Amino acid sequence: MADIIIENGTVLTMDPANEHTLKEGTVVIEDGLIKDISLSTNERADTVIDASGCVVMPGLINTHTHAGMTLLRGYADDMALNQWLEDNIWPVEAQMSDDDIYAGTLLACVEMIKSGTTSFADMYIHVEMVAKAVERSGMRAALSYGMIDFGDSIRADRELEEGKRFVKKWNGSADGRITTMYGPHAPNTCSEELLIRVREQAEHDNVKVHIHVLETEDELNQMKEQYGMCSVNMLDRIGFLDNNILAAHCIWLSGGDIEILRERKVNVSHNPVSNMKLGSGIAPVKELIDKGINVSLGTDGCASNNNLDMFEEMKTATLMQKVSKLDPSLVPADTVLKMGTSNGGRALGIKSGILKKGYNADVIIVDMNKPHLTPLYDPISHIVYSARGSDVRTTIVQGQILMDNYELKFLDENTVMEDARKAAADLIERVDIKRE
Ligand SMILES: CSC[C@H]1O[C@@H](n2cnc3c(O)ncnc32)[C@H](O)[C@@H]1O
Ligand SMILES: [Zn+2]
Repeated sequence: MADIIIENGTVLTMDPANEHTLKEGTVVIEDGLIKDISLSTNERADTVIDASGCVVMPGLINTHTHAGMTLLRGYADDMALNQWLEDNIWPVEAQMSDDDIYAGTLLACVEMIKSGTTSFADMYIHVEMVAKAVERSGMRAALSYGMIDFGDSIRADRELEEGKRFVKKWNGSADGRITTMYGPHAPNTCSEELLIRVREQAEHDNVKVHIHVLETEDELNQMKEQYGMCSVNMLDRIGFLDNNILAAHCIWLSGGDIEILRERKVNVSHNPVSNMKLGSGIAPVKELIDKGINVSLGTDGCASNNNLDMFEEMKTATLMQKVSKLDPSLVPADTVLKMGTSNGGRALGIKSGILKKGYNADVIIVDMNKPHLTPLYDPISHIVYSARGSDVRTTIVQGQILMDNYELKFLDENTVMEDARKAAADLIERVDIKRE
């Protein structure tokens, strides 16, 4: 007896080895995994979901965010990264408590489950509370403690210790839903020494590394001044780059940098909405993809986006490339859908993002019976260009139904929102008192 059968839906497998689109397909789920994908099944299951008029597809994978930043949604807008971080975000983060991070992360999980994201890669502070919130939510996540030393060796020791402690305690926890990474913030906020130690430690612990790379022209200039070379060259010189690196942003790349990322098989997380909002620039996504580099998608935090809707991210990713080169053929819908699903699974080293036998049962059902999704010629076109997160009807992670017919099963949405509102109000009051 299987656990769940989803039948009568249009199944987008995202499996390169299997047909991408199955009309009226059946997905069989057992023990948290996909047991079978076919046109029909003789199996019986405890739960049978009729997905008529819906698209059944892998859950979306957000490969770069800072979930706890939901508490700072709309707190500081319309400025560039440095001013935004240094004058606004970091002073508030310095006042954040464990409870704030828990409330903010739980709110992020609610938002993600409701908009069809089943896995995310996070880098943040008070990371133990991030893990506790993820554990409770039922989501899958690759979590890292965000380390910054600004060249201070005592701070570097402390940061690395915290990162190590977290990896040791949480890697593989929550029935394998939580994996961990090391999270050195960026090449211009972490010393070369810390980066070298992080790389060694990550290899020792067999975990991946999540880092911001060349997000702004300021970073490029700062690195050239400090090291006489850009971030990618510096990271390559210290032997930092390989297939276990998840590099967020990668906007200010030269042709030579792209070649290095290709050679080292680095994974790039593209964050188009945040990049546009902070006015950081346009990543050379078409060039990266043409070189065969694995490019996935992230929202970044809620203070630079200002939501966690991966449908919006997919649409923006393709539109941004088209307009930047005045070429509507660039990064077509099926490419961007891979970026939001299978490429994300590859970047995080998890068997998610593809509906295939033996893969994690991380599945979403998108309701196509909506005016803005009518008529329906091509489901992939609609998922990328017309659908929104709010069209997701059902979200399943590791074979567990987290949202059924638009209703959350394990979290009370109103309580989570109320707790987040209270936490945000108290936080900003503390920040204001400190500033006076
Ligand atoms: C030390 S934990 C992570 C750290 O990153 C900050 N952050 C959020 N968004 C961005 C971004 O786009 N570029 C660089 N840093 C960012 C976040 O506020 C935390 O302090
Ligand atoms: Zn970020």
